[in-house]
Order: sequence, then C-alpha cells, then structure tokens
Amino acid sequence: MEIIKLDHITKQYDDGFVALKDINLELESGKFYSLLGPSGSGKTTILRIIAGFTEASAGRVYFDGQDITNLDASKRHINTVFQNYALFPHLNVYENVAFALKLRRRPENEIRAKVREALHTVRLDGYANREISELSGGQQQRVAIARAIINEPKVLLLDECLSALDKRLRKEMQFELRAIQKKLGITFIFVTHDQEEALAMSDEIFVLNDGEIQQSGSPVDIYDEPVNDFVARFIGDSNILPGRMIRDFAVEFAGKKFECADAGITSGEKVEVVLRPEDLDITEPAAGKLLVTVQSQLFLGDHFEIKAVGQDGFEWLIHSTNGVQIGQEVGIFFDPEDIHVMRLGETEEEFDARLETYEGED
Ligand SMILES: Nc1ncnc2c1ncn2[C@@H]1O[C@H](COP(=O)(O)OP(=O)(O)OP(=O)(O)O)[C@@H](O)[C@H]1O
Repeated sequence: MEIIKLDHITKQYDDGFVALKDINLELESGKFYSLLGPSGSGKTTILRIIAGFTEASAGRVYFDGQDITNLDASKRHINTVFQNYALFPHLNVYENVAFALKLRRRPENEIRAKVREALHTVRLDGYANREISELSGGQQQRVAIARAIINEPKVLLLDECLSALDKRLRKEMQFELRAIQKKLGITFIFVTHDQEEALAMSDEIFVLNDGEIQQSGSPVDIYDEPVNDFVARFIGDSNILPGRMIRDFAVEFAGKKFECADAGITSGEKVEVVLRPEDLDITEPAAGKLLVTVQSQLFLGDHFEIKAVGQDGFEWLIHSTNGVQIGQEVGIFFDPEDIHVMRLGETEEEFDARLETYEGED
C-alpha cells in the first residue's frame, strides 16, 4: 500500500536556485527507502518537503492517499531523526524520549510504558535515568530514534543520521536500524551520500543528482544495471569503457569483440560498457581476454585492489584475492554475463523500455 507520493515536485529557493526538478516518488508502507546522492543533489530538500518543513514550489505531496501539501508539519504522522540528533542536553534519556507524549499530556503510566518499550526497541533498557552527556555517540543516536518512534509515526525520516559515528559503530547501527524498521513495520526514508550504507539497508534506493532522480530500484538492480554513467560511477567502483554494439549480444571495446548479455541496442550504436572490479579475474596472459600491465596494488584485508593499464591505455581497476607484481603483464578474464552495456545518455524510462522489450523476447 502506498504511504507517500510526491507528484511532480519542484523546488526553487528564493534566490532562484532550482534544487528539485519534477520529482515523482511512490513509497509503500513498511519499507526501507534510501535517498542517495552527492552533496547538494537535493536529498534533504525532499525530506523537508515530506516532513512539511519546506514548501514545494510546484507539485503535490500525498500521505496515505490524502493531499497533505498544505498540512502543517506537526499534523503529519511523520517524524524526523536529524543528523545532529537534536536531543535536549538538559533532560535525561527518559525525559527526552517522553517529550512528545508529555506535550500531548498523555497519562503518566501510559508514558512510562511507552518509553520503556521504545528504549527496549533501540536496546537501551536500563538507560532511562542517564544524562545525555553520559552517553556515547551511538547511544545518543538510539535515544534520538526512541524519541522519534514514541508516538508511533507511520513514516520515519532519517537525515544522514549515522554520519557522526565511526566506521565500526556505523556498520552496527546499519544492522540495528534495519532491525528496528522491520520490528516496527513502518516506512523509513533514509538520506545518505554513502552508497555502501544505502546498498546495505534499503529495500529500494532513489539515486539523485542535480535535483533529479537518476534511477530507482532495489540495491541489486541499481548495482548490476546502472542506467547511466553517473549511477555506475556513484554506486560502487566501476570500469567504464567506450564501446560499440556490433550485433545483438556482441559488443566491441578495448579493441576486441565480446559476447554480452544485454541486447536491444542497434548495431553500430556507441555505448558505454561497465565491468565491476570484482567481476574481473587475473589470469596468465595467454588465458586472459585482455592483456594489461600492473601499475599499482593495495592490500585491503580481504582483497587486493589492483590498477593496471590496457594496451589501449585504459586504466583498469581489478579486485583480486591474489596479489601480483608491479610491472607484471597479466591477463584479465570476465564472464559475458558481467558485461553491462549502457546506451549513451539514456534516461531511466528509456532503459526500462529497452529492458522490457529485451525480456519480452526471451
Ligand atoms: N534555503 C536555501 N536557499 C537556497 N538554496 C538552498 C537552500 N537550501 C538548500 N539549497 C540548495 O539546494 C541544493 C540542494 O540542497 P540539499 O540540502 O537538499 O542537498 P543534499 O543532497 O541534502 O546535500 P547534503 O548531502 O550536502 O546535505 C543545494 O545546492 C543547496 O545549496
């Protein structure tokens, strides 16, 4: 069931800057969504329009089928967890979490039960009487979440809320956020510029750039089938090479012809070919599909990140479980299935239409 819909939303700020250009989103209830994009792409503006803190210049916002475009923020069943948590430093954990219910003058026993439950959900049982200053960053983050879920919103907005945490804690909180969302069964809309975070947690990701949605889909879809080079570069590491379709199921790049899985692009058309570093294997020169010379290598614990230059001068990025020698000539091998072909300048709609035709023919 659809809980939030943005219908042709545009936002032009007072200084004339257009931060959002015709945004259309449909979000189902009970799912974990991410808005992912570089700084300035418009993520926070979308969140603020959903929350009711910022007015759209054009377009409508719907909540549960109702037009809420002009509804006051306080009347929306939507809460926000901010980047800096915005906790009240002079109140303890209990008072912070209880705040919204006290404001509504709920009975004390109801408040007590709900605070206990919310603290249990974020795994802070026993912390009710702690001062905020006595908590770690991760614990403060949990208090902020407990405070935001206490009055049972249908949608929770989370704005870059893990960015203040160190890497290990971030990972832990990613698991926790996902678990909390599943437990509550409400819609989470998570804003981040960190693609790993979005891939790890989301049911669906919206990739934004320059106030426009570039692509939406499941993490796997977006990773495996980026619609354009912005998405391919932004989500994960990629080798993106210029190429040309030579017939259905065959593409030419790096001076050679290869079979490939994608189709639906006319022969002769120029394309971009995406190969992910982890889909490349290092082989003996004779066994490889292409020959490259190793330029540099980093050991990253679970794999080596290798840079190597091809005979045409293209610089390849390869993830390999085995190390190589700098200056060594090696082969690279890949499966035709892992070659992803993108049409130049294709929009998401054109990409979907192409894929549908192609799948229909299967
Ligand atoms: N009040 C404002 N007046 C003018 N321009 C604004 C205003 N608020 C935001 N912008 C601009 O709108 C664009 C989108 O901002 P927004 O905060 O939505 O981006 P973001 O993707 O959330 O970025 P970040 O990750 O840095 O928070 C930016 O270029 C920003 O400078």
